[in-house]
Amino acid sequence: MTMMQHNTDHVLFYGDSRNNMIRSKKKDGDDDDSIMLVLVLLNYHLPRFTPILWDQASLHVCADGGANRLYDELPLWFPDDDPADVRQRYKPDVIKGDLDSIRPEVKEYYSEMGVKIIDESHDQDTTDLHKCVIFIRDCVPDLDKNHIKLLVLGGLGGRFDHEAANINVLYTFATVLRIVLLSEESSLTLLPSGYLHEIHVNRSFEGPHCGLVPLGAPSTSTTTTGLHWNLDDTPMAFGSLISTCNLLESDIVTVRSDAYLLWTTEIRYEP
Ligand SMILES: Nc1ncnc2c1ncn2[C@@H]1O[C@H](COP(=O)(O)OP(=O)(O)OP(=O)(O)O)[C@@H](O)[C@H]1O
Ligand SMILES: Cc1ncc(C[n+]2csc(CCO)c2C)c(N)n1
Repeated sequence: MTMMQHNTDHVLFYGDSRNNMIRSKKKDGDDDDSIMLVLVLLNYHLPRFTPILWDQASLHVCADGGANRLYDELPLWFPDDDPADVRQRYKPDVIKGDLDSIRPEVKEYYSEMGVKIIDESHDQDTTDLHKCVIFIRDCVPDLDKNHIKLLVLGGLGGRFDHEAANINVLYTFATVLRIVLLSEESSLTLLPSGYLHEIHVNRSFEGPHCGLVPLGAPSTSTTTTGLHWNLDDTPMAFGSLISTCNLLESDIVTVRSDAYLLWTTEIRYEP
């Protein structure tokens, strides 16, 4: 099997000396500006760092009821500002889904602001997140897809069937788009097999805890560097070993496996 270097440098980091902002980490030699962040907001708790990521993202998409979260929660974080001003500052580009959860007044509000609203109520077989990812995939030229990082806010915690569906989206698009599910406590992404993954972490923001969990099938061989408990051609499977409660020991973690692996890091956000 050919081992390719795959861009999994999706991880957030902050504490950048220039601006102390959460930023997306570039790969050495990459042009930082060439990474385009896309945010998808779900209908679950938005992390407190949402406004920071918002300012760095080029495209902001609400999955159906995610628009209610934006409408309701953002003004609460800026109590000195007029809610209308906050909603103008944090105006989504697109709202997409089956639109059974967005409240009528929220839909009307954003519609009057000129937000594109896409009704896919005819499709009851895919989730609102899936619908949003299809929209993003289809509006980005193939050549640019490697430079996109899709951050899903509110993607972890909450109802387990939603979490499972979100992980299924990671799986479905694993080789097409880099997607990271985020909550205030964790990040989660999927590392497809057949690549040497070089993951840049920022330990001022991520860790110390992290984990690697096979998804879809057991791994007969996984090898890592940069962790406290590294794997060395080690099998992993539910029912025997999976790597949870591991610890980051380096700013760069490498992973090579014959199976798809979920990669998760703890997130520590101190406003
Ligand atoms: N309680 C929850 N916990 C975790 N994620 C959620 C929860 N509710 C919604 N989401 C996420 O936000 C997205 C949009 O939410 P929305 O409420 O519009 O979905 P929905 O399809 O109407 O959900 P439901 O299954 O409740 O009818 C969902 O597709 C899911 O990814
Ligand atoms: C086998 C099967 N299980 C569940 C659903 C229901 N479902 C899955 S995604 C979705 C849309 C949610 O916005 C709904 C209703 C289905 N269609 N097929």
